[in-house]
Parts: sequence; structure tokens; C-alpha cells
Amino acid sequence: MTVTLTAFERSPDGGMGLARDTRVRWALEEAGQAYEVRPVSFSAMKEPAHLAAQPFGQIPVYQEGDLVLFESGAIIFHIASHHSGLFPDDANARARAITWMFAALNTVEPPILELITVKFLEGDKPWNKDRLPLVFDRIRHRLTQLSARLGDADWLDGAFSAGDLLMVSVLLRTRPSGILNEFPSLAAYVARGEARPAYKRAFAAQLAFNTAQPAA
Ligand SMILES: N[C@@H](CCC(=O)N[C@@H](CSCc1ccc([N+](=O)[O-])cc1)C(=O)NCC(=O)O)C(=O)O
Repeated sequence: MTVTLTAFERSPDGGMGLARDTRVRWALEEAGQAYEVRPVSFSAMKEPAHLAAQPFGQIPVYQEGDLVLFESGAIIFHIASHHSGLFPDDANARARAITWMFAALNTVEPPILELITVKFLEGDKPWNKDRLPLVFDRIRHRLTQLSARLGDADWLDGAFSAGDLLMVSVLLRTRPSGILNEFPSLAAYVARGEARPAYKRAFAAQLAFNTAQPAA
């Protein structure tokens, strides 16, 4: 059955892969699943037709027959649950891979999103310059803990899993800030993710999609 992924008609990052459709594309590529992409404009994202699929007016949306899902983490969990390549066969290892999915989204990503907020939504606030170092320190704290846990392993828990896919995707959001350079083992971990053929296909597809869109 055809999978359709709804993504930005034109990602604000110009196709640098930071929008959350990239992580879903990556999961579909790791699972060997073909998909189509439906572009949505910023205005259409706030219209009833889109809100019926994504109540928060965002992307991505995943559609497969009469199944409509939102939340990139839930979409990736669905893909991983129905296809091989993203979850280990062993039940306990699979549960640990799911734990790392939640850790990526619930523990590591929130301080990183705070940095996005500080930089892009609070830049004009008088207290912004006082808040920025606090946000950086909270990110450093989590990255220090993550780096200690990863050690010299290739992936977080044995073979590559959906937990690594989400963790690498979350860490990629820090790249513009440069903070990842303070954590060489995490930078190498992210580079291993980017070196995966499935990631390369996903990145190339979203870049081609974004550059093919007609100019605004
Ligand atoms: N929890 C949801 C969050 C979805 C979400 O944040 N979607 C963003 C795009 S991915 C976040 C994002 C946006 C832009 C860049 N960029 O660099 O240009 C990177 C990431 C969105 O639709 N934003 C539009 C809106 O809220 O009106 C999920 O994981 O699916």
C-alpha cells in the first residue's frame, strides 16, 4: 500500500535535513519502504484539511491507506514495528531500543529545542543574553551524560536501531550551534549515522525535493 509523507513545501533550512520529515524518510529507507511525498505550504498547514491529520498544524504526517499518523517518533515506531531493519529481534533488546527512542525525544531533544527557542523566538528579549549560556549548559549536561554512556561503542545498544536514528537526528539539530564539536565521540556517532546509505538516500531525497520546489 502506498505510503505518503507530508512535508514542508519548502523547508526553512533550504533542504539541510533538519526538518522532521528527514528522520521519517531515513526510517523508511532503513526499512526499504518506498514512499511518496506530499508538499504542504505554511498556510495550508493551518487549514482544516491539514489539521484533521495533524491537529497542531505541523509536519510530518504519515499516511498509509486509511491509517493517518502524526508525531515523527510515533511514525518511526510504526515503521520499525512493521518492517525489519530498525528494531532487534530479541524482545529485551527491542524494549531497550524503544527506551532510547524516548530518551532522544524526551530527555536529549528538549534542551536542544530550548536553544532553537532562545535563538529564533526570544532574540529580542532583554534577558536573552542571560538565558543563552544557561541553555547551552543544560545541553552540555545531557551531551556529557550521553557521551559517557555511548563510550567507544558504535551505537547506543548493540546494533543500530530506531533509538540511534532518533538520537542522531536530535543531535544533528545542534550542528549549527557548534556545540557538538565539544563532544568528539558524539560527533563521530552522528557521522556514523550520516554515513549510512539509508541516511544518505533520505538526505538526498529531501534536498532534491526542496530544491525542486518552485521559488516562493
Ligand atoms: N513533535 C512533532 C513536532 C513536529 C514539528 O516540530 N514540525 C515542524 C517542522 S520540523 C521542525 C523544524 C522546522 C524547521 C527547521 N529548519 O531548520 O528550517 C528544522 C526543524 C513544523 O511543522 N513547524 C511548522 C509549525 O510549527 O508551524 C513531531 O515530532 O512530529
